[in-house]
Amino acid sequence: MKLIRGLHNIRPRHRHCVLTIGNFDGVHLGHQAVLRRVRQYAQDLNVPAAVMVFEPQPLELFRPEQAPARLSQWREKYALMSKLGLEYLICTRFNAEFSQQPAEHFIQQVLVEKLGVKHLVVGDDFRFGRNRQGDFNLLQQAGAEFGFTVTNTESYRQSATRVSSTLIREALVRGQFVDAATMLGQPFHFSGRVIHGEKNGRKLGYPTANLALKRLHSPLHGVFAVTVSNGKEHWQGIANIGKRPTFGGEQLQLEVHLFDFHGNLYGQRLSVYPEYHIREEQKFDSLPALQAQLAQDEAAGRQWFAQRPHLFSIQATTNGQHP
Ligand SMILES: Cc1cc2nc3c(=O)[nH]c(=O)nc-3n(C[C@H](O)[C@H](O)[C@H](O)COP(=O)(O)O)c2cc1C
Ligand SMILES: Nc1ncnc2c1ncn2[C@@H]1O[C@H](COP(=O)(O)OP(=O)(O)O)[C@@H](O)[C@H]1O
Repeated sequence: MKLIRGLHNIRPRHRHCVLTIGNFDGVHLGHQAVLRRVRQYAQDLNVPAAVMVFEPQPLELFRPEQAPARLSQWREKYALMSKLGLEYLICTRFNAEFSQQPAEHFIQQVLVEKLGVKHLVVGDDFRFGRNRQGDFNLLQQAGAEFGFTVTNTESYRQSATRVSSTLIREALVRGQFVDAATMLGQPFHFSGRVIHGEKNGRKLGYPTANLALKRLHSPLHGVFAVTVSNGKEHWQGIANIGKRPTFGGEQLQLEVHLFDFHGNLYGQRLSVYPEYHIREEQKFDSLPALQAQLAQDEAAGRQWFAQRPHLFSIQATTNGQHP
């Protein structure tokens, strides 16, 4: 899969494709069904399969406080899509100028002239262009005029419910990690590089690997029993996703303490899989109070892993791959 960063990098050799457009947050099983259809149309028409995504996602530009927490950061989205047999991932910078272009302009300049789209797959509620004026009907009319066809994505359902990024976020907030994994096609996880923190963890007797989250919002907050993987090994532990009010922290951070581990993790890329919600984050009056709570969290985490099958077994049954 070739990554095309920005519309200005679309070259004449990229013309003619079957395209879909969207945010594809999480690249969940519903998204994967759409992307498989795109690939099928592309095979039938003998042209490349392409997907266009926006960075940032539109709501993150318009109303950042209200934008939903992402299920996948850009890097994960890219990694997930690259497994699906598409030829191009077109990443369009979503800024004020782009959002202000009239819908007809986007169709003519981008879809017709730059991309020479042969077939377009979009949801029937897809809206685009200035003031969201462009819709499915407009695309169909334009298709008749400029020589491309448009089809509607069908809802991908599990037990009669339409799988959506919103539903997955709701399952996560309720601590229903198995349900979330069933809709995502893999267990939900955070990924990031281990950075240096304030070195308080060791003094507390709980060294923590701090992950750079690079997120506007997190779909999860609080303390969790987690499985952690670096791609080769995995560990169990406990993690806090929060601002560390006891230390007057302001930035959202993910900190994870691995059970029975005494090495160095700085610089490693870790994936952290929440499996069980232990409690909300709290502000403690003293370090001993936090320490005592951490000991209880550790006990709760160890008990969880002793009693429950963890999400790694789902990983093994859904796609047979270690992350
Ligand atoms: C399982 C776990 C639970 C935590 N819970 C809280 C909490 O409720 N409130 C809080 O202020 N900090 C909490 N922390 C964060 C600790 O304050 C943090 O590990 C400590 O600040 C060390 O930070 P450092 O690694 O940057 O030195 C928690 C950390 C872990 C690993
Ligand atoms: N059991 C463990 N869990 C997490 N990190 C550990 C563990 N043992 C050692 N480490 C190492 O110690 C570092 C954390 O120590 P800490 O005092 O909390 O410092 P920092 O504030 O830099 O995170 C981690 O980044 C990791 O390299």
